Amino acid sequence: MIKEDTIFALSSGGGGASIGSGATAVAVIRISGPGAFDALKELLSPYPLHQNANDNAKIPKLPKPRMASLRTLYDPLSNTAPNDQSSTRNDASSTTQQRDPLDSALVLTFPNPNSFTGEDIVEIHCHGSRAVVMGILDALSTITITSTTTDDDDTNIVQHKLRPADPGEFTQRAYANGKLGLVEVEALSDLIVADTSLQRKQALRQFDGRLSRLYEGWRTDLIKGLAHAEAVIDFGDDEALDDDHDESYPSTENDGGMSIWGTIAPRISSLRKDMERHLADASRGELLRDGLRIAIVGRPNAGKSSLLNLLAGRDAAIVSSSPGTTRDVVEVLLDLGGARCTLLDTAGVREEEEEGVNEIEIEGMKRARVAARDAHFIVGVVDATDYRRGLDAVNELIQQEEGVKNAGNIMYVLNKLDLVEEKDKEECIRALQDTAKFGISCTTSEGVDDFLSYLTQQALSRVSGSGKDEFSVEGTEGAVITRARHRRHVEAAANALQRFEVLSGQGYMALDMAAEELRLAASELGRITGAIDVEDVLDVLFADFCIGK
Ligand SMILES: Nc1nc2c(ncn2[C@@H]2O[C@H](COP(=O)(O)OP(=O)(O)OP(=O)(O)O)[C@@H](O)[C@H]2O)c(=O)[nH]1
Ligand SMILES: [Mg+2]
Repeated sequence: MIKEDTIFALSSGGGGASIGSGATAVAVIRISGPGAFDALKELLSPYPLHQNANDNAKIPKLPKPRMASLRTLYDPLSNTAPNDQSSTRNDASSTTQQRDPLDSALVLTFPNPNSFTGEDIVEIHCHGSRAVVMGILDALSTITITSTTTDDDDTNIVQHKLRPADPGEFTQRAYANGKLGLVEVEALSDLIVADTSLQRKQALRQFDGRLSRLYEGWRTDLIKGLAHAEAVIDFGDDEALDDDHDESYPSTENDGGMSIWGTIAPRISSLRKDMERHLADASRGELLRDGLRIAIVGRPNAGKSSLLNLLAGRDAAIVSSSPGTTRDVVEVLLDLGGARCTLLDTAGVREEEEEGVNEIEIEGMKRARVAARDAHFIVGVVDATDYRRGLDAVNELIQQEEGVKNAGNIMYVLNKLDLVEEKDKEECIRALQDTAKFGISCTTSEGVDDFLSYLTQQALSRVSGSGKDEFSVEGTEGAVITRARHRRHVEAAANALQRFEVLSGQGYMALDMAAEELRLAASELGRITGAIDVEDVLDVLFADFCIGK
């Protein structure tokens, strides 16, 4: 199927469903497949091409490969009179019946195999209006390509229509043609949806192949170990050891069982340590990719929604002086120094018995607790004019939610400082008794900048490990785990190697079993890079892509 179909799609802007929404100056339409160049010729021809098939002069010339050329595109639908195909038609006159122009556009060709998909690709950079984009897409869907294929001296004429691409189909073809590895496909999907500069950097780091190289390097080492084991099984340990003696590893003395593994055992053990270091990254890559959740909690009227609006720079949540205003969780996306964060405003928490609390507010409080439980950071907002009750409410909520007890994840914000007399400020700030505490006023913005820079630094240190814009996982050249899928396989590989270490100490008896663990570890790593059966992963992955990618 992939070999015969020629596909097309709008590859820029909103893509697919929202074609032309929000007019852009330029839109990019891509065509990929064996009929891509013929389809372009049809669009460039002011007359139906089949009428001029034998007249080379009338067949439009394609631009040189990879060179942009400004051309007029014609609408094949504009000259399709009912008798167009009839044999009684006068060809000479019909060639003078010119098609309507569709647009004036830049066109580029990328002949296979030097293209993104590895197939012939055409790119049309047209004007971005809905009328132009739809006109070209409609035109493409009517074009029929005639191609001749020869096999065993038989010449077959195949006719097929271009068809709209499925989501992720361009990338799928690039993968099928060996243009991208699985990890790079995942990186590309991250790059396309990156919201912040750090997410972009991480995706690019993965896209340049360093993560694949790391895993493939480990896998190669394991396969070497496996080859050694096979040799020992077949020929006994003397010959095997002679075969792959590695000067860089000290040879183990005769130590019972270990010696049959020679230099392999220490090599595997250092590999396992590398894997464990790679795993012990506090999920930074995944957090950066998926984003951090920051929940704002506190008593009603403390100023939670005011703080959210201030940080978001817009009136995202309703602010009012009546307690119990916020019920649903309100989410705002923030870019904190390159870390993607979702800020959550929640309903104020108070005793259900308090006056004025109704069932809707109780449901709101329930949602606030869930938001707090799932958050990476909690910002407890306390009204400075009633700080004891405010502090109690925040602390009670934190005590109840198991997951958030880690003190480093909690920040206290004493709000409405403008209402407190200068002489009392010190006292209420001291009452907070926590290292991460900030006195602010949402009305005057006093103290908000300090709080924001602390929050940013905390967020950054969770995703990059240093609070700075860098990745620093030792020994892995900045290659960090970005997906739970990768983590699962690396963990499984490291576990297999741990079992190997035990089995390899038991000599010949456990040779087969130890070798099996190496095989398992290698295949776990192979599943990350796509070297080993990954059909199930592909379906899920490509479904995530949008049309035109
Ligand atoms: N003077 C002063 N008033 C503030 C400050 N921050 C918020 N307010 C006021 O306090 C009231 C409550 O603010 P909200 O932001 O709605 O409080 P909330 O914590 O979201 O309240 P609920 O949604 O009911 O839980 C509003 O009238 C705000 O204008 C501040 O720093 N100083
Ligand atoms: Mg509110």
